[in-house]
Amino acid sequence: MTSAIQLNAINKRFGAVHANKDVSLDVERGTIHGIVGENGAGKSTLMSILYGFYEADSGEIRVGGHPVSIRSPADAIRAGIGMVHQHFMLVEPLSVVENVMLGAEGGALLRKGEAKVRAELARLARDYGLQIDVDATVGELSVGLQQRVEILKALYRGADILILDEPTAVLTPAEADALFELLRALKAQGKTVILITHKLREIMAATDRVSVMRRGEMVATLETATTSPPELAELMVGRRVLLRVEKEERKPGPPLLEVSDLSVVDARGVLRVARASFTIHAGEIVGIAGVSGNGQSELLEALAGMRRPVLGTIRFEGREIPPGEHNPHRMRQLGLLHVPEDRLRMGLVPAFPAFESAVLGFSDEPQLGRGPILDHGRMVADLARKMEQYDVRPPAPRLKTSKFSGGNQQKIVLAREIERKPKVLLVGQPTRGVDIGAIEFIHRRLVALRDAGVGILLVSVELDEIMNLSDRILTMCGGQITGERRASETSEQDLGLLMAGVTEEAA
Ligand SMILES: Nc1ncnc2c1ncn2[C@@H]1O[C@H](COP(=O)(O)OP(=O)(O)OP(=O)(O)O)[C@@H](O)[C@H]1O
Repeated sequence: MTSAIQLNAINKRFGAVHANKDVSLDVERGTIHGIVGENGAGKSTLMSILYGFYEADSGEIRVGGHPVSIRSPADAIRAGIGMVHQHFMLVEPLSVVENVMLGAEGGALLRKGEAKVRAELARLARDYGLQIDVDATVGELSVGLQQRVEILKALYRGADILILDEPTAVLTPAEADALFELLRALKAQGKTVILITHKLREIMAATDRVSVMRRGEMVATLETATTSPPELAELMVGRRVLLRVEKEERKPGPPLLEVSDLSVVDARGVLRVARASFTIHAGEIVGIAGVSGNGQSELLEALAGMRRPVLGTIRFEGREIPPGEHNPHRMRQLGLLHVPEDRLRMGLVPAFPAFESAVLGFSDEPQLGRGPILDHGRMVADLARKMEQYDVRPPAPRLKTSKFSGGNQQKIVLAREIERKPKVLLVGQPTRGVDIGAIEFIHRRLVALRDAGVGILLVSVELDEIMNLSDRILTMCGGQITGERRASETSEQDLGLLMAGVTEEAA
């Protein structure tokens, strides 16, 4: 086999954390190579070393068989390595062609090469079947197309090896399908792709080989065709993992949250939720299935008191919430807690130490100290307990929030909301970016809350998750609730039709 990339005995430490321990990896040219591992296993660190964001403490990188020194992304690009980031590095007001040129040519030469750049982009777009308007303004493109621009940018700079770190976390299922089609086209042209993902079905569907990391070490590299999701899960976590949630049928209790005719508009005045009516009872999980962007986020935010509805009523434990009480603080006091979908924008403050992020919204609670002075010792001890329970790594309450890996940040937000003993819990995308062992834990925790009588509203773009966890499922399309099903009596196809807006009458 011809190697595109060889990493030999890479080591990297961050203080006490040994993020990469003697890691070796061999990626064959012209293949799609998956990397999986628990949150904090060291995947992003390894890729950051390969792309020159971090320098390894020791170890060797070979590209095409030759040792190279990669000290910056510029070195990586020169060596033919491109990276597609989870948070895109594009300049939104500029066009596609301007974004591609930016940084690729010297400032003053920017205009000079435009015709050449256009011709080259047209060729790349043709070769890989990339349909993209090079004059479009990047900020106006969908997330899926912006990701395409990132890929185009890397190819334009001569990338033979593309690194994608959780590329589908931000995509709709249709956009994800289109991405995998593109990756296959790249492979057919001899490009090499390194794909980090937590979704084992993507590994099974798209990769040739898969490497597993656990606690900073590389524990296995397997041919995808000869492995299976349970085997990968066990290698990642070091024990068997239940890929399905076990839960018993339960009879729901009295209604807790009754929503009628709720309509919500966004900041631009566009109607995002149109006359939604439903009830959540004690001891049941109600899932909302829908392609993202169909009003689910706005619905959650309105119920959490973060958006004022323009129409409709919300009753909590039989009492109508008057407009004056419709705010996040009051809703939390009543026992309605919320795990927001976008943890970095709404759930945490990256620059705060974790123990401060872990009390956001609850800092007036008496156990955290008296009066305006918060008791740091108690906050730290409280978070240390939760970190142990939720297996947050590293279990360091004083570490800055931004220094935790994505999945571990998610666990901190979940622990904060779930452990406050809610009556009703609103959860958006609870397992986005979270590894398989943590998904099992979070699902069990949600089912345990249900069994203890909590009413749960679950919004997720993962249909498996909705079908696995929910007792009842509502579908949303274009801001409307288009159907309701018992989870035991529906299928993906059935839900797919309702999610696409095919209503009962039409079906
Ligand atoms: N800049 C940093 N400073 C301190 N610690 C860091 C830094 N970057 C990463 N770490 C630590 O290194 C370890 C590996 O993190 P890394 O982001 O590589 O994990 P990952 O496998 O990509 O996880 P996830 O799947 O959650 O994204 C973690 O314990 C993390 O907290």
